[in-house]
Amino acid sequence: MKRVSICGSTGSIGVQALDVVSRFPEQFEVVGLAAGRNVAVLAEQVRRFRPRVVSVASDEAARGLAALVGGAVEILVGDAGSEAVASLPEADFVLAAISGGAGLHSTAAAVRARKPVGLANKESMVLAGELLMGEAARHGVPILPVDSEHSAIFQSLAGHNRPEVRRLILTASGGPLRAVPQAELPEVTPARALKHPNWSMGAKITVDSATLMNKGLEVIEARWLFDVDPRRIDILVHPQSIVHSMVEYIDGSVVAQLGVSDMRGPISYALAWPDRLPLDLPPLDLTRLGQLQFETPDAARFPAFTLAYRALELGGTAPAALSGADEGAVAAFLAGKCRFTDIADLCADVLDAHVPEKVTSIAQALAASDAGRRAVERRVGL
Ligand SMILES: NC(=O)C1=CN([C@@H]2O[C@H](COP(=O)(O)OP(=O)(O)OC[C@H]3O[C@@H](n4cnc5c(N)ncnc54)[C@H](OP(=O)(O)O)[C@@H]3O)[C@@H](O)[C@H]2O)C=CC1
Ligand SMILES: CC(=O)[C@@H](O)[C@H](O)COP(=O)(O)O
Ligand SMILES: [Mn+2]
Repeated sequence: MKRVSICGSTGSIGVQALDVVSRFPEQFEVVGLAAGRNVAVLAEQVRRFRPRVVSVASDEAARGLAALVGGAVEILVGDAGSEAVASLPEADFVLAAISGGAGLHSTAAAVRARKPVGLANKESMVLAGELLMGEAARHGVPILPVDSEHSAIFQSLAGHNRPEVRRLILTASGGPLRAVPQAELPEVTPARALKHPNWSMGAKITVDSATLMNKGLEVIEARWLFDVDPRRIDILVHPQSIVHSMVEYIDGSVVAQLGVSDMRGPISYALAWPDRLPLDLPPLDLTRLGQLQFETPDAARFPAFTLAYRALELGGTAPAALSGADEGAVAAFLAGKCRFTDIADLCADVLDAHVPEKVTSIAQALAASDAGRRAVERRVGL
């Protein structure tokens, strides 16, 4: 029996993870759940999965949850609460699926407590990838990618020699605006940017997919997860999201992982690794798909991904500042405080003004992200 804590249990990844867990009751038991403010969904999860401890983001949410579930569970609050859920003594595995930089608290706590981590929260790697990977290696703790591209790369690296890797190829759907002409982009509404063609995800990552910032953040994530020089990480637009990513080797061979676009695949792979679970997802039917397309990403219309390479070149706290700026800009866009095309411009301005420092602590990485976010909020009047 594997005992799991799920951080971000009320979100898109968290709900799908609980769906996987519920299909294999002899293999998984839920011991901790961490969420933000959605106490109605969390209360239902508490009733169904009976964790020992849960956490929520605020005192108000804790009162709301207590009113719904009474004394059925211990309720903790805030970042300290999600950290406690991620380091429960009885937990054998932590799924890190809180959105944004706030997710770093629980990821770092899990690694510190020497828990194997299933990492959906890419911002953890963007803010503090070098620190987290160093600490995980020192403790011998696996960080197993849940992000679909990184899960694909992890699977495509298995059984091969690392020095023989020539490059990583991250696929990108191109998002809901892939075919939209440049002149129309400033007028794109939040509703339009939130219509992802292939994946149903939280709002922040969906807007990031539309700007291609998601792919930029994933380049940074891959740089640290797989210890690969960013000059050997390429992005390839693939609108069908069937080839989840690829690894090219020095002999020219390319190993890829394919599957239907369903996050329960990579979630279950991380949960059960090194085994696989018999999931009954619809099979991949390539004859029905007919064709798979590939394109170069368009940096003129979607410059956000180029900022991630720049942040990696600047080094230190620059990726954290970029990530925080993006969180601020996406929130501003969704609140109607800036245009779609301002997101990349606001992020570029924060990066230009940022003076990078070497990342020596989680607190410093979080502070750099917060400063990036606040700089954007000041600019847009949030
Ligand atoms: N969705 C997907 O398919 C994919 C997601 N990812 C990554 O996984 C992470 C989660 O994404 P997704 O599930 O889509 O996001 P959602 O917005 O759907 O869910 C976010 C989760 O985090 C919780 N949360 C937010 N802020 C806090 C906080 N301060 N403290 C505690 N909990 C908090 C939310 O709680 P509540 O709702 O209760 O407020 C919710 O449970 C992101 O980093 C994303 O980039 C990666 C690949 C694919
Ligand atoms: C499912 C997943 O891993 C997301 O990160 C997804 O890749 C987003 O889609 P884009 O490829 O459009 O960024
Ligand atoms: Mn992804």
